[in-house]
Formats: sequence, structure tokens, C-alpha cells
Amino acid sequence: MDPSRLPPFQLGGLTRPITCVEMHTAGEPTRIIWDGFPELSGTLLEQRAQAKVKSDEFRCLLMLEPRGHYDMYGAILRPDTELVAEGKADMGVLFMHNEGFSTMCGHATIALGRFLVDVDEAVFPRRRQLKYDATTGTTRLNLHVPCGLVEVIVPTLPTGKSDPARPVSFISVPSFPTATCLKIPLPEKHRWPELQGRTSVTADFSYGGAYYCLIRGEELGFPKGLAEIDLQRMDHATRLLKEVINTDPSLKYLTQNIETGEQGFLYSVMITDTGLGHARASEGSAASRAQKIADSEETGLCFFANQQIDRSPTGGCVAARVALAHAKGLLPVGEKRIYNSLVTRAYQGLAGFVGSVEAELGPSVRVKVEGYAYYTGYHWFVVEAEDGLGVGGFSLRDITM
Ligand SMILES: O=C(O)[C@H]1NCC[C@@H]1O
Repeated sequence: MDPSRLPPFQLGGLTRPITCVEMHTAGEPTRIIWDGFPELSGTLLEQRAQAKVKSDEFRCLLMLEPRGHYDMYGAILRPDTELVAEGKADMGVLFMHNEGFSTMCGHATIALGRFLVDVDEAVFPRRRQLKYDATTGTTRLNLHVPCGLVEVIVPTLPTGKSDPARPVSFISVPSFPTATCLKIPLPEKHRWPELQGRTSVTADFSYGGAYYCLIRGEELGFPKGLAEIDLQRMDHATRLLKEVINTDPSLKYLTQNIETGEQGFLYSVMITDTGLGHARASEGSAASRAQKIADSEETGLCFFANQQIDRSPTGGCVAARVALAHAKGLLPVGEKRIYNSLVTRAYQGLAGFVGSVEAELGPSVRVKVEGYAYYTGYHWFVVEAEDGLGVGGFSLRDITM
């Protein structure tokens, strides 16, 4: 790709086009930004803080309309971070969505695994240092993400290119539940009609690089669970529940790291359903390959950030759910479980993510998450000087008159 071959746009607020590769993981987009994002410096978390303060309009430009949409997701390559300098990581990355910059993203990690194996040193300075293991047909790399270090294992062909026919896997940061079967009292203005007068709900809480609330649809007041979807009402209920958890000071411990004590925030409410049975899988597809290696299967609907809906089974939440199931004695080491999203259940060729405990570390575990990602295209984004929207974007849902 050579941006100099672009037509001579006047670039308005941009000094040069922003170049991106587009991928999807189980239907969830990752817009990988490899060039044109404003300069960021320092440690990865300092770069994240700078991006929030100084470059948020670029996030809006790339995530929101007219170049993105409410549920777009992005990853900004950061080849210079402290862990890359120390030789512990091969590449750094920042994740972004409709509201800000997140701490972890599993579906984007799976996509990045393929992408980083496929590009050359111009994009990925340490590409040549990666070792191809001919016995397993894989390449390993360490990715520095805001929540820590994740190891990514990428199926690789003898040509050196990633193999789309086998799943990418990653090993999560230490993951752990922070509460199980906890009764959450709901203040009156935070109750929704489907509760039918109930004043509390019971949920689990777990960390997998970001903090998740895991709750059954029935508990939220939807008697058929995820067998009957009402996105609007489920959005309303999960939004209110999330607000309670993020604002009640007595619940702060639910989003506190049990190892470091660092205070976090609730990223998402995931509605779970263990009663839908196996998803239908077309013969020979990624979905049927996943079913051959897994022992059980469940489904989830993830609302995250500003109520974005994840099309994928949410890799970070799979780490959180495996840690939770393991702590409850429901997923022993050696067992694999398929985690479906609504999309992987609906499209028989798409596989859910397969999760299993990789290592026990005391109260936390490292989780292996496997999934498939595919390329969808490329973009060079520009902003014309005359464009009244300028550098930035909008979200139709949030327009108020
Ligand atoms: O797979 C994941 O972990 C992410 N997908 C979108 C929301 C989460 O960050």
C-alpha cells in the first residue's frame, strides 16, 4: 500500500491519510490503524492517556460515523513501548471503541495475531525476530496490551503467512472472579420494567483483562434467556445495572485487581445462557472443528463501553468466564468450552471462541482463548478541508435536538 498514489486530496485537519487494515473475528470488526495516527510517546499507559486527552477526535474519526459506526472497534499499533524496549513484547497496541480506549480486547488480539505474522518490518519492526515452529506450524509473539502481556500463537503456513484455516489462540493475563452469586440492590431509579417489582438482581463478577458482570437473562427479567432477543430492552436493563455497579462506592471492590490492588471499572455486562445447547455447525467449517475439541457450549450477549454490542464471543470475557467457571469447580483443567455470541450461533460457518484453563496461579488462572479472524479490506481515511464535520465523527443514536 502506498499512500503517495492517492489522489491529491486536501487533507483538512489530517497531515496525511490514516491507513488501516480491516478484519473481523466472529463478525466483530477490528480496524487496525498502522499509520497516520498522531504521535504518542512514553510507556504504553502514558500513550493511552495522551491519546485520550490529545487525540480523542481521531478516535471519533475512526470509530464513529461516517467512517465507522456505533459498534466499530479499533486497534492502534504501538511498536515502541517499555515492554518492547525490554525485549518482553514484540509489539504494543491500544484498543478503542465508541466511548474511549479499553484495557483488553480478545477479538482484536486474535485478528492482530494474523496481521502481525502477515506484514513486513516496515509495519512491524520485530517481524523477523519471530520464530516459526515447523513442528506445530505456528509462530508465537508477545503483545503488550494496556492490561499487561498476552502471548499470541498464530497458525502459520510454510510460506510464512498466517493460516486462516486454523484458529489463532492467546494466553490471557491472570484472570479471576471478584464475586460470585452476589445480590445487587437496585435503587428505585435504576429499576427496569422487566424486573416486575423485584428490587435486586444476582450476578457474578470476573476479570479477564477488563471487568465483567455476568448475569443470566432470566435474572434480568427475560424469562426465555437468550432464546428470545429484545436488544432494546436488554440494552436498557444492562445500562442501568452497569451504572449502579460503577457508581455505588460499596461495590468498588468488584472492579479491583486482587493481585495489584489497582482500581478499575466495569467495562461490560454480559448476558449469559447455558441452556441453548450446541450451535448448528456446517460440516467442515471452523464451527464444526471447534465442536470436535470442546466438551460444552454456552452463549452470551455482551454490552460494553457505551452499550456497544460485541458481535464476537468477547475474548477478554471468555478469559473472565473460564476463570469464574474454574473457581466454581465447573471447568476443570483440561476441559474446553465453546463460548458463542448471537452471531456465531446464527451463522453456521462461524466458530465461537474455545476457552480453557492454561495455568493455575493460585486465586487466578491464565486462560487460553482460541478463535478465527479474517481480512475484510483496507482503508485510507482522509478529511477534506471543506468537510463541515472536520476531524471527528458523530453517532446518530446520540444526537439530541
Ligand atoms: O473480544 C474482546 O475482548 C472485545 N470485543 C469487543 C469488546 C471486548 O473488548
